Amino acid sequence: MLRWLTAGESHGPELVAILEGLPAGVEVTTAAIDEALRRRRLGYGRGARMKFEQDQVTISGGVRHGRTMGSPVAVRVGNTEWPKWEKVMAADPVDPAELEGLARNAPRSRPRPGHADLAGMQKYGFDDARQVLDRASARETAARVALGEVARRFLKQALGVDIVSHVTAIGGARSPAEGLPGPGDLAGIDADPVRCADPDGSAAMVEVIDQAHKDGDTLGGVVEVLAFGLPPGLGSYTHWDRRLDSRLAGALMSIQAIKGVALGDGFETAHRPGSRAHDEIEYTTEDGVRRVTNRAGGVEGGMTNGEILRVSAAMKPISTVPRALATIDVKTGEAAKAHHERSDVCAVPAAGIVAEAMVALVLADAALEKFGGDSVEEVARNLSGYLSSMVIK
Ligand SMILES: Cc1cc2nc3c(=O)[nH]c(=O)nc-3n(C[C@H](O)[C@H](O)[C@H](O)COP(=O)(O)O)c2cc1C
Ligand SMILES: C=C(O[C@@H]1CC(C(=O)O)=C[C@@H](OP(=O)(O)O)[C@H]1O)C(=O)O
Repeated sequence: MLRWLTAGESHGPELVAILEGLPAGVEVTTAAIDEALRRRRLGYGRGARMKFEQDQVTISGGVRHGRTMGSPVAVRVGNTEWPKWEKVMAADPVDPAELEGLARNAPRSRPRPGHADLAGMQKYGFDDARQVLDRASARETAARVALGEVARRFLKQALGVDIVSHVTAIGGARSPAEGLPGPGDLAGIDADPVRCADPDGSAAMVEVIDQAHKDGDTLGGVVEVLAFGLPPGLGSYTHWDRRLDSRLAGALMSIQAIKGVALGDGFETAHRPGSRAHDEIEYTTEDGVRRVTNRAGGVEGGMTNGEILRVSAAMKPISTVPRALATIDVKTGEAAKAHHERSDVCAVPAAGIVAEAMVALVLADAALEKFGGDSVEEVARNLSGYLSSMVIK
């Protein structure tokens, strides 16, 4: 079983992440995690914070000379903006005189609709939304991406699996759906400003982001994650919490602002007759048993079926809307405009990178469940034994 945990606040000194249960021998370096975090900071429509804030990665456990040792992998992602927040977010008590007049420390009493502010204040009994938003913030996804990179490397080394993502919609702009992209089609995707595989779709997305920016508005959208090279049989139909589709959906839904998850054609399938909803089975001497289409997105009965895994996630628009939404001031109960300082107009491209990380963690867990092993070599050997002994293939 693979376990992962993160801790830390958006404006705290660092995020801390632990991944436990990974075999020995996974090749991972600080530079590799840096690169994964760089990809998460990209994307047209993100706010100023992404430009000036740097992630400072330290691998502080579980890795020696570039390889995991089987012990828990610990990663710290330091925040270069910490000196500006040191007093506001200090763990130890601060002399009130030092906080006097500090704008950053002003209590946030006008909760933003769509963010965790109000429900969090009600739940934990806070009168300052800072206590809520600093952990609810998607800054935390940097820690997930750091661990996701380790999981991705394990999957590549032990199983030969590749994970990619692309943006299929931002606001009303959509990428025309023309067949399933292969790994090669998405090779240069990070060079596109919105990580869209189609140039016309990308131009339309950039346009709607510019328009939203001008209008003082924000946008959401849809990302699709694909995993290539998965064997059949990860996950199981035997119990609800073993189903791979439910595990993927839970992991993706846990990303801040994700409101919908679909496997394959997802909701579209509900509107089709059975004759056009499923994937017929055929046999070819070249590929063996395979599906003629991949509407299911590579999962049937809660298990991978050997086709490309295809899962998408829908993100709601950023809730810190510049043309601020109506709320109340919790100090007085009177009508007010929600807090707004700075924020992203759209973070869908970044959400794609986070979604890749969550898919990598779920697949690594499912792969270890199926193939076990304390070293990468042992997992690869178990996979190869399974593949060669399969009766139907
Ligand atoms: C990568 C990423 C960046 C985000 N940036 C912002 C932002 O700048 N401002 C904001 O209000 N919300 C932002 N969000 C969304 C909030 O984190 C999210 O709306 C909030 O946590 C509540 O979401 P929930 O209802 O799904 O829990 C971002 C989300 C992600 C995934
Ligand atoms: C810092 C990150 O994202 C942040 C996520 C976020 C939110 O409310 O989720 C709000 C913004 O931060 P702030 O309110 O300080 O401007 C984003 O910049 C990050 O992704 O590294």
